[in-house]
Amino acid sequence: MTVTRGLEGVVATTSSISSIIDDTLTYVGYDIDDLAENASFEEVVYLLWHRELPTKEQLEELKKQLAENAEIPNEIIEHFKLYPIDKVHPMAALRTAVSLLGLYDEEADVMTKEANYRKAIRLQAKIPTIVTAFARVRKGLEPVAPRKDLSFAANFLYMLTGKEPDDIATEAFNKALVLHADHELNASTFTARVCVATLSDMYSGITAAIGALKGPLHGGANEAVMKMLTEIGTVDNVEPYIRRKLANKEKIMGFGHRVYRKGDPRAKHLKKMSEKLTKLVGEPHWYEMSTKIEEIVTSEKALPPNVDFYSASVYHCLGIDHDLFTPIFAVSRTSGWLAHILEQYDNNRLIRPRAEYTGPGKRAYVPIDERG
Ligand SMILES: CC(=O)SCCNC(=O)CCNC(=O)[C@H](O)C(C)(C)COP(=O)(O)OP(=O)(O)OC[C@H]1O[C@@H](n2cnc3c(N)ncnc32)[C@H](O)[C@@H]1OP(=O)(O)O
Ligand SMILES: O=C([O-])CC(=O)C(=O)O
Repeated sequence: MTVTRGLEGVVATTSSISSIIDDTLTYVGYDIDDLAENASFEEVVYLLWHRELPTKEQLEELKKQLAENAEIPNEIIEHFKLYPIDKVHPMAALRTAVSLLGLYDEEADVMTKEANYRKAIRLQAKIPTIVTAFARVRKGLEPVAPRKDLSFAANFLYMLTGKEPDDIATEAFNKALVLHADHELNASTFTARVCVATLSDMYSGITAAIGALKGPLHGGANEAVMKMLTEIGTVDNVEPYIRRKLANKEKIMGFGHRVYRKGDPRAKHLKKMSEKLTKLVGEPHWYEMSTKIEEIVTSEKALPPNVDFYSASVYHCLGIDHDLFTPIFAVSRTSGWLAHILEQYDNNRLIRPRAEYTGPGKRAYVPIDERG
């Protein structure tokens, strides 16, 4: 048996959804740079689920379906009110709420292609409502009902704040959603596929994926980046802070990647947005600190920033609470998880690798009274 730690380089499935080849990311053949500059998140959802960009009619139909399914059962909001609210991380609340949502879907265990597509729509539509409702309930505010006339990006910001966002905020948020939508066989997507490959249901797959995304080595890194920037506080503090961390062999959040070696192609878009938004809100130090960190980490460790690094200051400038950064990642990545779940169901085989055993050799059972 050959053990590949962390499954590095192991090709575990075929997929026609997204690819990373020579540090270039494409969704169904479209370069991420093109999509980031031009596409709406709804177009990307359609692309990931149908492997083609939508016509105007197809896009309108998807938007209509998402808008019509955005409301969540009141039981979920009542459930939030039972939590020790100031101690619950929004990713834990989201994980629980998606599992709970499955209890209210009569088709949860109906496994036809049509039923699975309807559930995909419902999950994509309701997850933003769950995230924003929790964000408000924990502050003692009423949830804001979704609006049918707003884009997916604008509606999220509207449900979060109760105010219609301006074009700059909507455009930035839409771009962030596009950039986070899918990423080949990352840890949370793999988790979703492993889960549904047992022929478990879609709610279980998405709940499992949320659990995997939550960790700071994966989606949780964006919140950790903001924590680091806040701790550093000033541009002058960057150098001693980062050098100390590197000397102690601590990881710098938002840097490094399992697949990209030369750099994450998504990072430059977020960097540009971070520069623009930090200036616009009068807090340029977040961008200045970030570029200084990048300078040191890339020269000392040759580790380029990943998607999580500049997204932190972008979301901060949009006025979003720091512990909502990873749930926002989940809002977007749900589209990719669902595409992969549907693809897994279409050509399923149980995913079950082996482990090389390293424990003790064969031995006889010792009755409890005879154990020393
Ligand atoms: C959306 C996403 O999930 S993007 C990734 C988000 N995660 C982060 O930003 C957390 C910080 N980064 C990391 O922990 C890693 O780079 C990962 C988890 C992303 C990739 O991990 P792996 O491919 O397993 O690399 P691994 O952790 O083995 O690191 C290899 C070497 O680079 C170092 N290294 C990797 N990332 C970092 C980092 N961010 N800061 C400092 N050193 C690092 C490791 O310490 C290790 O050094 P060593 O060989 O001297 O022991
Ligand atoms: O692909 C990965 O390992 C992590 C990542 O960048 C993502 O999920 O977007």
